[in-house]
Amino acid sequence: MQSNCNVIVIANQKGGVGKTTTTENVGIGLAKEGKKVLLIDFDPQADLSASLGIRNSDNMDHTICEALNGIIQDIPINYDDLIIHHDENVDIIPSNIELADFELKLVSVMSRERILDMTLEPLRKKYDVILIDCPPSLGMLTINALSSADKVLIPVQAQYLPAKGMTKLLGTINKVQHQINPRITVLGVAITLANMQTNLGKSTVDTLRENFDQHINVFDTVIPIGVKAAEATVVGKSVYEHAKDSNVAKAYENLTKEIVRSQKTKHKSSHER
Ligand SMILES: Nc1ncnc2c1ncn2[C@@H]1O[C@H](COP(=O)(O)OP(=O)(O)OP(=O)(O)O)[C@@H](O)[C@H]1O
Repeated sequence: MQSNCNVIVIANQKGGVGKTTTTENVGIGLAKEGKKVLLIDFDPQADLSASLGIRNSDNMDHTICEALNGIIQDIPINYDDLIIHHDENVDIIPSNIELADFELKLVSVMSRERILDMTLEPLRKKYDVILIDCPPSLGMLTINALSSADKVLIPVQAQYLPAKGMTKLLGTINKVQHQINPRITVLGVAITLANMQTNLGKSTVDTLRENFDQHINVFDTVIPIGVKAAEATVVGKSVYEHAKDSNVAKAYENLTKEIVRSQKTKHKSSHER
């Protein structure tokens, strides 16, 4: 049976561009919009888990690794053990450092690109949206995430010269689409960590937009650089809970609304066809 769940993967092989912050705040933003949301930490650094207050994940047995192992060894998975409910109305499956070994292990596994997709199958029926935070690489973990995705959200830091990295990422997404997962499409680029107080910051955002716009959707909302975003990570809360009147909180709220609108428009136009 076809589910209505949207699996959105947050990917960019460049480090520190706001993937985790975007996963958390768009995820909690979507929950505020009434969606049932599951967040998956798919990075061995486990920053998403820590950002949501789960600091001890390296000592935890029930992480995404347990589920992946279940698929590989063909043993039943108890999803209730894995899912942790966060106060801000989202569920999360944490990760830990074991996931790094897992990437090596996958090399010799049957259907190795589709292990995460198979893991998510029963969860698609339970959630409206599943957001997956990827590691900063285009290795087997990111390929697994892309193979399970309906959409890819690409955070790009407001800096000159991200073009080379983007070409490689878009090339990988194309390959995954042709060879493994025909469903996948790019939801859009979210410009992050922008310094809109300076002329240089503003012109960088304009240049990025001009460079991307012909090929790819770039969201109107720009996520500004702001200390409240970094502080929220430290206290294990979203920016909405930590500093609801901050520019970063308003920007993530707007980005979430844009994402919801773009989904509604797509849905409508596919019904009108
Ligand atoms: N808008 C923002 N303003 C200020 N700091 C931010 C903002 N967004 C993220 N940060 C901080 O920048 C750092 C990197 O952000 P984040 O972890 O979200 O990036 P990432 O792309 O997931 O990193 P990695 O590639 O290492 O997984 C973190 O310390 C985070 O708190």
